[in-house]
Amino acid sequence: MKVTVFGTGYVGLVTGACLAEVGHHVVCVDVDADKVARLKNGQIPIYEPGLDGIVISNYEEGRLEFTTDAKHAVAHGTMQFIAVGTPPDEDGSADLQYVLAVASTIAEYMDDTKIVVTKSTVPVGTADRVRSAMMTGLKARSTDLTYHVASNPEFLKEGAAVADFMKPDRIVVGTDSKDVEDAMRELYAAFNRNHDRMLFMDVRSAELTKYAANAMLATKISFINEVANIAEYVGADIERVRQGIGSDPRIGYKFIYPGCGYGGSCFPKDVKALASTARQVGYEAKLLDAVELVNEHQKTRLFDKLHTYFNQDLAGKTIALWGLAFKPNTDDMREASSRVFIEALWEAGASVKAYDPEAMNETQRIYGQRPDLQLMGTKEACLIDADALVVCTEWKAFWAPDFNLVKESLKTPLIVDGRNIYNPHQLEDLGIDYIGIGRSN
Ligand SMILES: NC(=O)C1=CN([C@@H]2O[C@H](COP(=O)(O)OP(=O)(O)OC[C@H]3O[C@@H](n4cnc5c(N)ncnc54)[C@H](O)[C@@H]3O)[C@@H](O)[C@H]2O)C=CC1
Ligand SMILES: O=C(O)[C@H]1O[C@H](OP(=O)(O)OP(=O)(O)OC[C@H]2O[C@@H](n3ccc(=O)[nH]c3=O)[C@H](O)[C@@H]2O)[C@H](O)[C@@H](O)[C@@H]1O
Repeated sequence: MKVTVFGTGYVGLVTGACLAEVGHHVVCVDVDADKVARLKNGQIPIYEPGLDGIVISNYEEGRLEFTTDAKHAVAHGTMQFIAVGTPPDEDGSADLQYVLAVASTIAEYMDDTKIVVTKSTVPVGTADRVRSAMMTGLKARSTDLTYHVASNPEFLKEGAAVADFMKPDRIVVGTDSKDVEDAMRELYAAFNRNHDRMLFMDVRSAELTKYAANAMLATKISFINEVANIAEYVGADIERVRQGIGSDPRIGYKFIYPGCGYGGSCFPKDVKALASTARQVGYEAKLLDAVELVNEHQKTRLFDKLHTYFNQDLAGKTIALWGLAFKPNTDDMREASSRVFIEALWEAGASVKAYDPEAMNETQRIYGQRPDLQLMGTKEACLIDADALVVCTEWKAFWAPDFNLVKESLKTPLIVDGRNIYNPHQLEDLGIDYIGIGRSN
């Protein structure tokens, strides 16, 4: 099938490459000329396991094209996917300017029937706004071409985006048109082989499903973080509690890992956007507000623990920091807990020596050159002359360090473990002070 994808970010690029990989002909269009030029040169702007291979091979084989030419892109696809950003507005609601701009562009250039599909995460009612933006555009051209607007939210996770897209748990489609349903079945046939993963519903339910999924996952994380904080007061170990509750299949083990808060471009933004949607219709979403509040607080926990350990005085101290990305296997630093931690350290007069397997360039881009931030080539190099080690992201490379080397290198034998990846008793035996999240030691 002929597909156009607007936006070559995490979602657009993965969608385009995966659809091309199963044989569709995809044109990816972006307003960022630099990004498009890099993609044409085989340079993938984001770190995402497995993505470079399928982008390059499908580009070379002619099934995947990159362009800034919107007219050409609109002419290409029967299906027009919108996968542009929906960042938070000042009041937390989703900013739809990019989505609606794409709708107008499609209306400006289309000259046959189009199926317009929103893949971006958009509030309930957005399909109506896309429809009306297109109607306005077509009216201005005095044409009455037909078009459908459907919703097809994306559930991929960064760091596992290609695998998630290739093997989805479900493919949600919001539409009231049988033609669209048939077209979406054909498009996704290769991803829908073993059992039917396609869930068709009305557009509003599909739009809400996306927010409900992210809000539910964020709620699980804030819940376990809240219990972890209680565990610290009552002398329990959250890791035992986590296993104790996860073993109940009604609860399950997934997404109940305590830590230093959830980050990324989606949970923080989507929880706020859903609460904002609720407010707009006169409903106060108390639980969602609390989920966000607990998370904000959780992001300050690492600093508070370190501050307390050093008797409220971190001025002049140097902290070794392992992990900058908001989670492993990505270079994405959006809303990362590491940023809250680093900025609090600077505020307290401390400096940072940091290492991340993929997010060093992104850190440099965000903070530039400054004397209180040293980006080191290895995790070991961060430890030299540092007062303590803090782990913010649980990259596999951090799980089994040489603890004796850690102890010898640090001025104070202290590890603050923001993801509970170490065994407190092992470290205790080695003479290293250990502070985790919700641990009883
Ligand atoms: N990042 C993720 O893991 C996931 C994101 N989503 C949702 O998907 C949407 C996109 O997110 P990301 O891919 O992370 O965004 P992103 O910020 O990485 O990429 C968006 C791209 O759209 C481009 N763009 C903006 N206006 C455009 C226009 N008029 N025409 C063509 N391109 C245009 C930008 O230049 C940028 O390259 C958001 O709504 C997000 O909530 C959904 C599931 C997962
Ligand atoms: O809408 C989106 O963009 C995506 O948002 C999340 O994906 P993502 O943000 O890429 O990453 P997650 O693996 O969900 O992690 C989000 C944050 O939660 C934290 N987390 C996750 C799980 C857990 O048990 N504990 C925990 O603190 C992670 O460290 C990370 O900071 C969802 O998992 C995807 O299904 C969704 O498509």
